[in-house]
Amino acid sequence: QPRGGVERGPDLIRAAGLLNKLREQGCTVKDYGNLAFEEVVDDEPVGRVKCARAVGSANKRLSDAVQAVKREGHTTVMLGGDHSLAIGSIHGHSAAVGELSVVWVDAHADINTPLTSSTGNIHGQPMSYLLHELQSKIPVLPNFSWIKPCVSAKDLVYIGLRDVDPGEHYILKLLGVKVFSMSEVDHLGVPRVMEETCDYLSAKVKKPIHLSYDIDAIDPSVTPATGTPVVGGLTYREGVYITEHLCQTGLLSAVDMVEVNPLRGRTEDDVQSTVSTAVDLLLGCFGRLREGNHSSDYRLP
Ligand SMILES: N/C(=N\O)NCCC[NH3+]
Ligand SMILES: [Mn+2]
Ligand SMILES: [Mn+2]
Repeated sequence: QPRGGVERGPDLIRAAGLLNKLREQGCTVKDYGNLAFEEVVDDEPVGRVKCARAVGSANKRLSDAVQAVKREGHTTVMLGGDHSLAIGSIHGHSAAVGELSVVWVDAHADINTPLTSSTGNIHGQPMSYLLHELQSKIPVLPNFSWIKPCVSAKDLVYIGLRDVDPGEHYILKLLGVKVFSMSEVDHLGVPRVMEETCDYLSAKVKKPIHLSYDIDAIDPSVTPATGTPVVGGLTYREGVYITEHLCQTGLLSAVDMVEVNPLRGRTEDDVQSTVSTAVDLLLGCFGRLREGNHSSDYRLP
């Protein structure tokens, strides 16, 4: 996406103490470090698609890295960076585990094809490259030939949508993708949304779940430091409830946390609120309970 600053997300989330907080709640944590992406010069738009060569190359490296970490038996956490990185994260996850379910928590659907996108920014398109059902709508792009579609529309659920382009809405209806927009969140409440999400995804075969969390799913009053904020988002509590519910399924196999951008915060408090919320969402994915936690070897003094 075009706004600088999102590349600082991983180090800000680390600096907020993610690793130690995960360890304190009993997780075994290995930090694989930041991926070094190759500089691409003259990355001219291909049609309307911007930065195709850089994004394609970066996601290939990310896909290989996620696949390797999954093969070591971990649940992967990918810190963005913008949501175009879900291409590599989901692709690498699927290369390691085969068929998977995707829970996409976001204000946006990020399912524009290169031909429906009005901006050409790939962070609004990642799902289109991954869905089997859309492959006839994807043109050839430099450094994208390695991508094999790996998600079926029936295995994808959206939560939090409130800013969907016409082309995306057409695709979602055409493919019958399960969507819990903010209207359904308001109508049903998040507990019922999560029950229906999990029942829907495990109706046939229980598959590993890939949670792709765009921080802008949360209301901008809580997480303002992001590139495309949209009013009317999830509360902090709703956002955390989603992660707690997915954690207790035991099926959570990979998590993305993307679009944290410190340069989009007007104040330091804006940035800290955004970053600490991202940390708390991730802690919820890995067993943090608001009732409290204690380690299995805890003994009263
Ligand atoms: N945050 C964004 N996607 O989740 N930005 C791109 C949206 C374009 N419709
Ligand atoms: Mn997104
Ligand atoms: Mn978004």
